[in-house]
Amino acid sequence: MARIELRGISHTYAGGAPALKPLEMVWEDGGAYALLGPSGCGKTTLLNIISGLLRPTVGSVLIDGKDVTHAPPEERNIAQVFQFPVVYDTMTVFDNLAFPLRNRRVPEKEIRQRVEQIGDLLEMSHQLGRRARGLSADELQKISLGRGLVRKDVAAILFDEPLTVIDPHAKWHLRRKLKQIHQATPVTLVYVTHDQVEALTLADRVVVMNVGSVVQQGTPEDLFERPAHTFVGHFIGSPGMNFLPCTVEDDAAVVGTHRVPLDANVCAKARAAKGPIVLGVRPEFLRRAEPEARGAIRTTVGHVEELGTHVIASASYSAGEGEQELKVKLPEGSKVTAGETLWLELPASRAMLYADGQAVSSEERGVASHG
Ligand SMILES: Nc1ncnc2c1ncn2[C@@H]1O[C@H](COP(=O)(O)OP(=O)(O)OP(=O)(O)O)[C@@H](O)[C@H]1O
Repeated sequence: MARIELRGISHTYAGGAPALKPLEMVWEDGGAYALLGPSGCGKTTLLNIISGLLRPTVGSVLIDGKDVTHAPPEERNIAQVFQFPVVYDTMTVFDNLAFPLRNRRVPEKEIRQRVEQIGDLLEMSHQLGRRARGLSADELQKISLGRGLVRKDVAAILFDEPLTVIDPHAKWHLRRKLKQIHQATPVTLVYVTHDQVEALTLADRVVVMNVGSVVQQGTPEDLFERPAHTFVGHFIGSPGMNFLPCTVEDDAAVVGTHRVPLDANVCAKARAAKGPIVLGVRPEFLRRAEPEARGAIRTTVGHVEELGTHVIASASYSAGEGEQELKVKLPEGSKVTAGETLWLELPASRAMLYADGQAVSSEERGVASHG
């Protein structure tokens, strides 16, 4: 178990643009973290810097206070599971799982106990005696996961999109298993993914990255309820947050002809900020209102998707010279049809102001925390 600190880390591959821009980060001992972001944002680069497969261009890596920036992977006591299975196909499943333990000369009796335990967790007990060759991609990747998990003495386990090759039905199950395993052995866990569901279900804290930078770090609830940046609001949620162009007048945001009363301090800061101002509201928080209801926005329904547990509708409203579109998530069974007029209530307590992409908050810093 370990506390991992990244101090002033940045990385540029030879001849390329910076893959990681300068960042500071602390991964607390025993925490479950996810690194979440679109393809190419620098997740694998960051993971490989922690494991020692890559040396950062600038900055240092500390594990439990010790500077390991120049230490090779084997000296860092870190297990890493990659996107594709790394399995010896001539060996049995048992021997594959035992490999990291035999390398460390763990007594055979202990190896048997631990491998059987991991085999049980991964529901592979019945396959321990068979050769890996011929197993399905799912099964091979389960062995890879097992090899990452088998040592109890590792400082941290790093997962680089390990469920990509797994069948969608099995994914849910394996995610739950990984969470259980982490709860049973509180090792520091860093999990790279571009899948928000994976990140939000597995991790206690999620680090959202975009174009080589950390945009926000927080609990799944923070990211959903209080996105620090429009990128996070858009990236987290399905569909993502609505961003409605607005002006700020006195103590309210004005969206089209609609006024949303907001904190006076937030409004003052937004007026003083540079760049375009938008009002962010999640599709889940918009409520259907009675026709002509006071304070409701009049919209016209566009596309409607019935998704079993809920309905998602796109709707447009008059915004000055043109039309602006938003999305609304309505409860299961809601009757809405394309072309109808839909009145929507926009609760002020669920709305956030963004200036030039950054959340404007009433805190001293003026912008919501994203460190
Ligand atoms: N070995 C390399 N040489 C040059 N450029 C690289 C190398 N590896 C990654 N890059 C570049 O660095 C940037 C970050 O890549 P990285 O693989 O860390 O992103 P990622 O978020 O893990 O993406 P993905 O989800 O697709 O794996 C990208 O622009 C990528 O093209």
